[in-house]
Amino acid sequence: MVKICCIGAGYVGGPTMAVIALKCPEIQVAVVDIAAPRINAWNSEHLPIYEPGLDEVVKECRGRNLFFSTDVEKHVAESDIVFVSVNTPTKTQGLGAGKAADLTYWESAARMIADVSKSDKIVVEKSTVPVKTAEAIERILTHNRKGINFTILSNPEFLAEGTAIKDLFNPDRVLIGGRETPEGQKAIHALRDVYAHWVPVERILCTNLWSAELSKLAANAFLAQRISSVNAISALCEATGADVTQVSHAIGTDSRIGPKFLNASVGFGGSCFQKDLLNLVYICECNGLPEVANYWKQVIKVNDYQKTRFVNRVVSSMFNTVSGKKIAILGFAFKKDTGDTRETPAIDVCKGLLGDKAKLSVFDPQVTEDQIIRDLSMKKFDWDHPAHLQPLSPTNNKQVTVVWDAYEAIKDAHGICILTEWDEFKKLDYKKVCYAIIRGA
Ligand SMILES: NC(=O)C1=CN([C@@H]2O[C@H](COP(=O)(O)OP(=O)(O)OC[C@H]3O[C@@H](n4cnc5c(N)ncnc54)[C@H](O)[C@@H]3O)[C@@H](O)[C@H]2O)C=CC1
Ligand SMILES: O=C(O)[C@H]1O[C@H](OP(=O)(O)OP(=O)(O)OC[C@H]2O[C@@H](n3ccc(=O)[nH]c3=O)[C@H](O)[C@@H]2O)[C@H](O)[C@@H](O)[C@@H]1O
Repeated sequence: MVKICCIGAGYVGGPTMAVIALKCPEIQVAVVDIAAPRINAWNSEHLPIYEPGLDEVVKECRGRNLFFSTDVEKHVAESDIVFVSVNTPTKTQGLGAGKAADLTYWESAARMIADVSKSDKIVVEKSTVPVKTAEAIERILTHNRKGINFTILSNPEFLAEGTAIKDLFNPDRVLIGGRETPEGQKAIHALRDVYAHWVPVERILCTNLWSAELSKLAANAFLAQRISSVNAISALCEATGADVTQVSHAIGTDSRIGPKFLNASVGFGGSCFQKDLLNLVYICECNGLPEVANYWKQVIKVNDYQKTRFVNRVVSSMFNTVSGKKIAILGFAFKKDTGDTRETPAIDVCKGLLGDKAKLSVFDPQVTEDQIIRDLSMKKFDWDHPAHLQPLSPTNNKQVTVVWDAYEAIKDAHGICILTEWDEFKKLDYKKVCYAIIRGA
């Protein structure tokens, strides 16, 4: 029986391995993590992440051929294929701070694999990493080897949160990069055989290691660039009387442009777009390509501009001050159908309004009060580390109340900001709400 182990039981490791276990009943899959509360949650009725369809998949396989454990070393030692899906946050200190990827967690995972292994292994980069990371990882693995062969593959993940299970069941493509050597090709085939249980072979793309690593950063950069492009156009629409929804529909019907990812927004959020763009910028700079770096940097600048512009519009439309005014914040997650708040634009918008002394009443159907308060007090990039390394005891903010109902948030508010496109916000009785606001004003 083939044994797979995945280091990192997060948003990627958990759902990805659950789907592999579901589709490959003859493979044993262990998902391991240093964070005991996270593993306990994976083994409980309340999974640590909210993702439509995930509960059903986990319930079907858990205890059969899917296991969640903190016994990292045991499962790594026993496995044939080791996926590494740990955090790769933006560095906050030292060389490349604020841009480069911090590979501390990846490096410690690689050293541990080298230490505990007693048999040959395929080591798979699942985390998003800078191009050429495999070279460094190979050096760590082979330096420690005791006659053991490690073959490294890059298999970046393209799922989006909120649709993770759908994306994993029916991916546009699976990308596998490996060395162009007989061992590299053999490892590619072994991993391709796993995905071929449910993914048509023509959708499994095989490349060299560096192409696979770079394709992941490039794909996220292209997606983020589309959002910044439409958001830049939204500013021009507001200045001219054009309607950005009509403009994006009109341009999206051109089959060369396509309709997806053209929704104007408060800005993109989520754990990866900004991090991966910064990483790409840094790699360009390190390779002596400042013009290319500046091009991609602009995508982040427009995103920051959009968030600031949103706050400024709210404040200027309320007689240039929101001091002491109650603003309802509907939605805090970075997108609908997830409880994830990493780099959510809601944090910047709330901080901007709080800076102008607004009183905020926040409601999100999937985000807890504790998470919202933590997010509003956390420093940039602190969130992207294992839970036990994040700052504790957030200071409570008297200007912020978190409520469990949209109407409660809106009650007596001077204004409403819808920051996440949850379907339930479309069904609110806005006539009733606006009437109450006008009467209260
Ligand atoms: N969140 C997403 O939608 C996507 C994320 N990615 C990439 O996948 C990687 C993981 O992302 P997420 O799953 O969102 O992160 P996450 O923070 O949800 O999960 C990472 C897990 O790794 C664990 N961990 C860290 N170091 C460890 C070690 N040495 N041994 C055992 N466990 C360790 C942490 O405790 C944490 O539970 C990142 O590189 C990210 O860029 C790629 C595609 C999609
Ligand atoms: O590497 C990653 O982490 C993942 O990043 C994104 O997935 P995700 O961040 O989960 O969600 P998206 O649907 O891409 O949305 C990202 C942000 O862009 C915003 N967005 C998206 C689409 C759009 O038209 N407009 C827009 O503002 C969303 O509201 C959200 O804040 C990519 O879509 C995935 O392919 C990738 O695997």
